[in-house]
Amino acid sequence: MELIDVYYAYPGSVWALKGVNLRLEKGKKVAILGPNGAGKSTLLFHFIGLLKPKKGAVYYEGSKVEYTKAFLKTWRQKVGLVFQDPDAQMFAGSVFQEVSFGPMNLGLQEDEVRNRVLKALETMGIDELKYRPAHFLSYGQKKKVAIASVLAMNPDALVFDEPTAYLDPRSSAELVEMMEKLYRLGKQIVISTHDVDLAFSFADWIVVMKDGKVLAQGNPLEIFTDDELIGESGLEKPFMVKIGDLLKKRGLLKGSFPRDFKQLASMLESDGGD
Ligand SMILES: Nc1ncnc2c1ncn2[C@@H]1O[C@H](COP(=O)(O)OP(=O)(O)OP(=O)(O)O)[C@@H](O)[C@H]1O
Repeated sequence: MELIDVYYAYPGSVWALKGVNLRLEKGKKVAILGPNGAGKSTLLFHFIGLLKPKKGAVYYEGSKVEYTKAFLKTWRQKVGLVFQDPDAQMFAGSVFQEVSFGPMNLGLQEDEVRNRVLKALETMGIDELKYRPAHFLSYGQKKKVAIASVLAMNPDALVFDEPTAYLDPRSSAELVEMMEKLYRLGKQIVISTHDVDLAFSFADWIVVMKDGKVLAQGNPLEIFTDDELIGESGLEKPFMVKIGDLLKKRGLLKGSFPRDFKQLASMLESDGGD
């Protein structure tokens, strides 16, 4: 996926994207990071053609995106967006109906639809919810249903807008584990977030956005050890980088920064790592 000099303004509003140039490499877990209002959601909507650039162009697998019904239909099978608010993705009926909606619209045979739905529910660990009305589920359950709906389309890439927003710590950790699993299954994963801790522990490529522009991109360490960039972006350093800095200054930690608490504990146990 590639965006070349993309500008977008909502009707009657200011520019939300101001010349975004960005290429998303396959095989990387990408986090689009930026403060509120930076343009992250607007950018994500361009990844599946929900919004069309006012200027500039979007390319998918080398082809310039066309905003025709046929192109969008094929494109949206390959790239699935999980909205921040799962209700934005729900129609009506049972979880089963909900998840079958996309594959049914592709015109697949009933057996194939059923297989895809059951597989998606199983991957998300929500098989037992299949006959429940989707609207009465908890927020965390709805989130899983929304992801299952996207998975049932069998996409190559999944894009998550603020995946852990409003989830409790346990559900958050479960969702991150799920995204890791999907990545291991060969899916391209892109998330948008303002959570620097999530970006640092999860992503291996970070795109920093501010005020409708890409301020910088790079691997997590490059990004989060650049004090000037952190200051300019309005973001904070992740907790693990702060604590890593402190432990390094005291000579208690050598080598790389821990990505999460588990790594920190094992580095300290092995005498500060190497
Ligand atoms: N539907 C809309 N109509 C008008 N302006 C909008 C609309 N949606 C977003 N904007 C504006 O576009 C800009 C970018 O918003 P966007 O939601 O893309 O940012 P974001 O980085 O995803 O923010 P957040 O983290 O708060 O979700 C903001 O100035 C916002 O006010």
